[in-house]
Amino acid sequence: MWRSVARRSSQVRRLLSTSAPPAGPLATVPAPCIVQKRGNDILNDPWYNKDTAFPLTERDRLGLRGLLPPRVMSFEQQYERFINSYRSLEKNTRGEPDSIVALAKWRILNRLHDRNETLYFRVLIDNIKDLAPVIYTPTVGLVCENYSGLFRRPRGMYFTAKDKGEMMSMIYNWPQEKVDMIVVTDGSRILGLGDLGVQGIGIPIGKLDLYVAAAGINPQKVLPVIIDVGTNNEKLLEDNLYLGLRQPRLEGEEYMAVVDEFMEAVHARWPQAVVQFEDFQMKWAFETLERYRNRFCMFNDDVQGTAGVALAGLLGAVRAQGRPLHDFTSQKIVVAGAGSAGIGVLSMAKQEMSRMLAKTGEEGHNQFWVLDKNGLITKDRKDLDPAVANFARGHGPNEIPDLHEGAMKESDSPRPAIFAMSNPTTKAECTPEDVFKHVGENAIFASGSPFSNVSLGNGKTGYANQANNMYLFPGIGLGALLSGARHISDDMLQAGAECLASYITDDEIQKGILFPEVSSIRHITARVGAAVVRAAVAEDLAEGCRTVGPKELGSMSESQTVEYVARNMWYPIYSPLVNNK
Ligand SMILES: NC(=O)C1=CN([C@@H]2O[C@H](COP(=O)(O)OP(=O)(O)OC[C@H]3O[C@@H](n4cnc5c(N)ncnc54)[C@H](O)[C@@H]3O)[C@@H](O)[C@H]2O)C=CC1
Ligand SMILES: CC(=O)C(=O)O
Ligand SMILES: [Mg+2]
Repeated sequence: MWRSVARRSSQVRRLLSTSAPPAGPLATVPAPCIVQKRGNDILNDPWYNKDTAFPLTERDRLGLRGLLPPRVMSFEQQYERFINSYRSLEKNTRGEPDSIVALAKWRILNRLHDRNETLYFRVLIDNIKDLAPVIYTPTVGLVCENYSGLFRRPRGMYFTAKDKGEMMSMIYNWPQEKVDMIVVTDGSRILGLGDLGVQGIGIPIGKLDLYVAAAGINPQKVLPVIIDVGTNNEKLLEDNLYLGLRQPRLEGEEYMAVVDEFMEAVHARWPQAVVQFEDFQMKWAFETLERYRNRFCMFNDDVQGTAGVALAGLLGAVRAQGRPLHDFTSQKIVVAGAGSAGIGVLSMAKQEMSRMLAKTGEEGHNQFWVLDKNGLITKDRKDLDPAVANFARGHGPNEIPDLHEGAMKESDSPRPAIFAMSNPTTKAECTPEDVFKHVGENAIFASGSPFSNVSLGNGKTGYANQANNMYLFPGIGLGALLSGARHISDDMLQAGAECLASYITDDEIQKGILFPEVSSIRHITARVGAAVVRAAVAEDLAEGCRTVGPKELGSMSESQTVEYVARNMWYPIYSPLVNNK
């Protein structure tokens, strides 16, 4: 591909860098790109457009002469110009309500995304810590809530209940020949905001922006998808501006038939693509995962990505307590929320405990208490979802069906960990201030959306970690893609989570830091991706990717696998355009 980066190990470090200026011969002399378009068609294509940075020779070659102002700017000048306008916007909106500021920032970024993808993704990669909250949680929640009003131009694909029987041909309407990564939602549980119908497409768009920024997936090869089967959100159904199907959600077999058809259409056109299910309400999250996970290369981010991040955080909390990792098997875990995320976390924690206990031959106890909106889940409850029933408390030995007597009484944890993982910020269970005040300075805190650290006085800091599946899903998807895995196994997910857990040093852990800085997300993703590739190879699931076969993958050392993953990450640079029309 024209902007793909060549295979030189000296480049790898730079490719993972989030802030270094362009360097090295391959960055300055990129391979030319053959373009089938001319003139305005090029300026209107965000993939090829360089705005004022088209050199004069290219303007001649591509029929652009006279279509742009005469001054030729460098990429660096364009970059600086954009950053300056972004900073001015921040200055000019100071004091305005948070939602106004957040949407203004999202708009300016979205306009750049629509116009010039190279500049957009470079800005995003270099400033990921500042900009992730704008393109992802919390602002993406606000964008989804207001999507119909904010809509200016489509992005991604919209499959609906009315498209039954048509999807196999519709899929060919997507203009790109190759798609590597698809994020799909049915809009039924968008963050903690509930059913937002078609407006949920903002989530796949935000997740795929992170795939490009963190995993270096080529933006031409990503596809955000909404499957619109209606909505049960009365407010949206009554809203004249609402852009989705104005009908109640399909249920049962009718629903499943639509999703089946979509999956088959995707598989027919792009059999190697990885499909990430995102923000499906719980019943469909689990059902689709079970239905598709051995047939397609897919995973559910809310169930599996979230679980891996939470597990990495929980293992970090054990280290912070100064205990050996094996002590995880005796930790008590209380989960508030018996949904796809909460049950996903518990399932993975249980699996990890079983692995640890199997090594020593010890017997495990039920260490889990789970609550939903009606209180503690016990075996006395009627109509429990089977996934939840696995964690219901009974009356047998070690089964204390009481939260305070069982989980909380005489807790002697030197460092209790509180993870307020709900999104967006407005839905967080508590703030870091609450935790350090009420639980104590030794508490360990993590949240789904970003919070600022808390000053505890005496120069001490209470760390507000971000426990978000963004630390894992890009590496899971990238690792699955580059291994050519037939499907995504528990071992591949486990490997990704363990890799994330091992990223933090003992010094950081002691301070209460559980996750690396968001600014190092490309580094993290390369390593997580490599761990996932190696796990796929170990399980004999890897069929190889492009010219790299399973044998070659199997012969790579750990560091060679990281290098392999890193050099396959796309990095935004302008390439010379050569016309072929
Ligand atoms: N930090 C992260 O990476 C992730 C965060 N999340 C967030 O987690 C939250 C839950 O997601 P899902 O489990 O997929 O949702 P879900 O809709 O499947 O489940 C929500 C659960 O919370 C329970 N609940 C509601 N109010 C409650 C209350 N006051 N006390 C106790 N339980 C209560 C409900 O009964 C239900 O069991 C959402 O806000 C979502 O944005 C989800 C995935 C990843
Ligand atoms: C982070 C995420 O996936 C969620 O809140 O649903
Ligand atoms: Mg989600």
